[in-house]
Amino acid sequence: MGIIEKIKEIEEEMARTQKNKATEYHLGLLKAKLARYRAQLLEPDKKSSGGGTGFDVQKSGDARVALIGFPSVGKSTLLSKVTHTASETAAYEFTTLTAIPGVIEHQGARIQLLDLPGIVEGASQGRGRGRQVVATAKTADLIVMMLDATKSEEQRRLLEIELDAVGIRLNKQKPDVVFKRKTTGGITINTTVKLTKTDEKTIRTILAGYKLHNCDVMIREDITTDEFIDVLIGNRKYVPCLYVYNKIDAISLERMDQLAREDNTVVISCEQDLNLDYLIERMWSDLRLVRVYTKKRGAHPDLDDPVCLRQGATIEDVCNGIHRSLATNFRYALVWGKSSKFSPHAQKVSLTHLVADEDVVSVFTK
Ligand SMILES: Nc1nc2c(ncn2[C@@H]2O[C@H](COP(=O)(O)OP(=O)(O)OP(=O)(O)O)[C@@H](O)[C@H]2O)c(=O)[nH]1
Ligand SMILES: [K+]
Ligand SMILES: [Mg+2]
Repeated sequence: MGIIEKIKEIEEEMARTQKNKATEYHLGLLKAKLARYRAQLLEPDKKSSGGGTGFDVQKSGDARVALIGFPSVGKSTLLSKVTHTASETAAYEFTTLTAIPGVIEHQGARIQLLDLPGIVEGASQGRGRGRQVVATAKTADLIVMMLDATKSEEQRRLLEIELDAVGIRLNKQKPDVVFKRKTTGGITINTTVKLTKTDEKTIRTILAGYKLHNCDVMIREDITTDEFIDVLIGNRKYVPCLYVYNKIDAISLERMDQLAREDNTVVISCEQDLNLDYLIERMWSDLRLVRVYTKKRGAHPDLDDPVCLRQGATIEDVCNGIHRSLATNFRYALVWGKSSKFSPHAQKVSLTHLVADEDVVSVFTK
C-alpha cells in the first residue's frame, strides 16, 4: 500500500471515530501517524513519491511573497499590475504553469512577488503541480491567499487545508513548548498553565507512538493535541497570511463590505485598479521589515537607502547587508533609535544586538 492510500485509510478511520473522552487517545495516535505519513510524502528526492521541492526560483530582494489560490482568481493579473513583470493571464484555468517572480519596490524595500500556478483540492497529495506550489509557499515570508470574491467562502477553507497538510501554519505563533530528548530518565512533563484542549495522558500516548521514552516536555501554553504533534515533528513553518479577495467589481457593495471586515483581509479589483496601493501597503507592513539607516562618522544618515531586514535581525545582519567583509573586521557599532537603551542617545553595541525599525547605525571596523 502506498503512502497516499495509508493516509486515506487513517483519515477515513478518524472520520468514522466519534470524538469523545474514550476515543481521545486513539485519535491522538491516529493524528500522530497521519502527520508522520504526510511528512514522508513531502520528503524531497523520493522518486516514488514525486518529491516535495518547490519551483527553482532564486530568492531575491528583502522578502518573498507567494501568491496562492485556485485557478483563474487573478494571480497573474495582480503580478502584471503591481510589478514590471508580465505574467500571462487568460479566462481559462491553469494559464500559469510555473513560478514567475516580479519585484515590488516600496518604502525602500524590494519585495519579490511570486506568481504561481493555481492549485486545486488535493494539491498537497500530489495532484497537478500542487505539491510544487505548496512547497514553494513554504519558502515565503508572507503568503497572499488570493480568493475570488464572486465564488463561495468554501475556497478559503479548502486552501487552508492544503497548506496545513504540508506543515504551513498561517497567522499562528510557534507553540510555547520546550521539548528535549534525553538518553535515560523517562518522560517528564511540566505545565505552567492548565491544559483544557489536551491532557497529559494524550501527550504520553503520542510520545509513545513516536517511540520517545526519554524526554523533558515543558508546556507553557494551553495547546491542542495537533499543536503538540507540530512541536514533535519540528519542521513546521509559521507564516503570516493575507487573504485577498479579488474581483470586487463583480459583487455587491454589501458583500464587499462584509468581506473587508474580516481579519487579515484586503478586498481588491485588479481589473479596475481598486485598492491595489492599499494591498501593497498591507503586504509591506505584514512582512514587518526592519529598516536600518546607516551613517558614516560625522555625516547624516542615508535615509533614502535603508538596509531592509526581517524581524529579529541583529547588527551582524546589518553588516552583512552592507558589505561581506564588514562583520569580520567589526569592532563595535553605535545605534540610535528604538533599540538603543539610552535613546535618544546612541548605545555602543556588539554584533549580537537586536535592531529595531528605523534605527540608525554606524559601524566601526578594525
Ligand atoms: N471581473 C474581474 N475579472 C478579473 C479581475 N482580475 C482578473 N480577472 C480575470 O480573471 C481571469 C483570470 O485571470 P488570471 O490572472 O489569468 O488568473 P490566475 O489566477 O493567474 O489563473 P491561473 O494562472 O490559471 O491559475 C482573467 O480573465 C482576468 O481578466 C478583476 O479584478 N475583476
Ligand atoms: K487563468
Ligand atoms: Mg496565472
